[in-house]
Amino acid sequence: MKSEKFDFELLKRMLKYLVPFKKRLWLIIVCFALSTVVGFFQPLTIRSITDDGMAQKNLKVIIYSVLILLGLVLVNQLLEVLQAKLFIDIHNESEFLLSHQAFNKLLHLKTEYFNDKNNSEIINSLQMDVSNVSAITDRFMAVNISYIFRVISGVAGLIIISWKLTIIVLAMAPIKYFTVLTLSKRKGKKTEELIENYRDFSAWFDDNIGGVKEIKLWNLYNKRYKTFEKKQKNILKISKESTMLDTWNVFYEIMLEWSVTGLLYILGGILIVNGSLTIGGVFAFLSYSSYVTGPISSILNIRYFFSRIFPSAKRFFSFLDMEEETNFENSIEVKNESQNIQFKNVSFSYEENREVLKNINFVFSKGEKVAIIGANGSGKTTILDLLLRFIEPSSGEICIGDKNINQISIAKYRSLFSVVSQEPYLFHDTVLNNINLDGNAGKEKVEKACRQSGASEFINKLPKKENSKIGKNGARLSGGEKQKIAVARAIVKYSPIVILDEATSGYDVESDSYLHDVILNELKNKSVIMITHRYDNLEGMDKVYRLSEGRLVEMNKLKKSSEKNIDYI
Ligand SMILES: Nc1ncnc2c1ncn2[C@@H]1O[C@H](COP(=O)(O)OP(=O)(O)OP(=O)(O)O)[C@@H](O)[C@H]1O
Repeated sequence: MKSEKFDFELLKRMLKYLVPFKKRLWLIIVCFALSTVVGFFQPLTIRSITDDGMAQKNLKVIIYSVLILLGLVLVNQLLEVLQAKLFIDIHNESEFLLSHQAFNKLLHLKTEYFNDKNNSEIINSLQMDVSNVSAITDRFMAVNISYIFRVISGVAGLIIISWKLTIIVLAMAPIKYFTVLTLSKRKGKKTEELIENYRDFSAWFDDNIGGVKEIKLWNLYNKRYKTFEKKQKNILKISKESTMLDTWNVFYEIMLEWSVTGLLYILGGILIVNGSLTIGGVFAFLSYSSYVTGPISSILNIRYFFSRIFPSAKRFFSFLDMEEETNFENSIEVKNESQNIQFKNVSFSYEENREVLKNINFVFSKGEKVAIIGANGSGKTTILDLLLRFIEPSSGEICIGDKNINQISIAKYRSLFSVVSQEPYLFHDTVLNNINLDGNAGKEKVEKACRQSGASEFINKLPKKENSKIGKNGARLSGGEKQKIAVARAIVKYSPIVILDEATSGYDVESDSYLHDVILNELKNKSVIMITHRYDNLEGMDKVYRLSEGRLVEMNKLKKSSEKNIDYI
């Protein structure tokens, strides 16, 4: 948001969220209009009680007018209840709509979005933004809509009684406008600072939870506490400054309203003295003026209100505008028979001037078992991420059959792969639900996958067997056990292409060799790409590629060209 200018584009985009609630909003507006009409008669009834009842000592008029007044108040309050109910529903539904949109977006974003953000940072930012953007449908906005009607009826009432006094009441508007303008600019800046500091704090806090073992082992308590203190104090300082702006806004508002009221008393007194107005007239005027002064302040405060929510709205909408993984429309389905995958002159860099992969050419034929080896950081996982469409080549293309993989529906394309990544994620759920992720596999299939992955042995020793909860990301399991669950999960999916990215690095020697036999014999119809640092795992592979200096070279060819004693891994 440009702090100097009111961002109408942003406002327009926020207002679009009101479209689904059009009918109910009209109903609310009708309620406001009705309650304004009802409210219009209240001061006149009070005038009648004072001038025709009390001044004339006419009890009948007093009782009659009081009953009318109570009737008016009752109708007004019932209208209020109806409006409140409608507004609560609209507010809740719009908040749900925004959260749903945010969650859906999050799942479809490119994976690079998650590279430099941690979970708390994302959750806190989205929660804050959704709550701020949905404030457009909260009561403050409702009340302000009603105030527009009030001001109109109030000004009408004022003019009927005294147009001279009306000018004084209306003169407050420009003064209020300038104070709101000044304070809104400052509020906008403070809010931007605050949400940035909250984001930073959440990210830092999450990092501490993730690294709690390191903090204990390195005795980092004091160091971390000092940073905590610094960050928290900064947030509290900005928060205080921001709240103080609210307080000053109210201060100026009240001072202005009372100055106008004071002036009205003096001028009203003068008008009574020279006989131009009755006492009842002055009180009715004061009632009408409260219909005008307060609401004018509130309407002008809308600008202040938006300065608080615009920074969040801006962040939220730029999140919604982020590029998603793929366009699901106009996608071609992949044919089962054409599963030869070809890398054609594929290069890739994460950062400018640092090419990780250079002009990679390779064909991965259906049913082949291929191993990719190479030093740490040589780009093996990057090749798999390209293959799985988590990232896209900087140049060149990857084809399946004769189609560029980007042309194919991403869901259909990914259904071709069973993947065990280097660091598989396990959900905070039971063993069974982690293996049978989509719940589609039968009991027998799951049991077989557990046997093949080598997971059955430890699962049978768990207190509730496959129904045991495994903790956050499998915290209650050993590294090797986690990997066995991930391998079982991949086998259950039973896709035509199996990808194993250092899938067995935590396996003991016996389990590893058992799984290797399963891969070669039981998965013999499947295509397998294996990334490994273990020499033994290369046995039985149809091809072995080595990745070095960003280039992929087939090892068999190297051997043929009489390069002996190659240090494979
Ligand atoms: N998101 C990223 N942003 C920037 N650089 C990255 C990113 N991910 C990986 N890299 C860099 O790209 C290079 C290749 O990483 P990659 O994970 O593909 O290597 P690898 O061969 O799988 O390594 P390892 O054997 O250690 O698993 C490394 O130098 C790494 O630092």
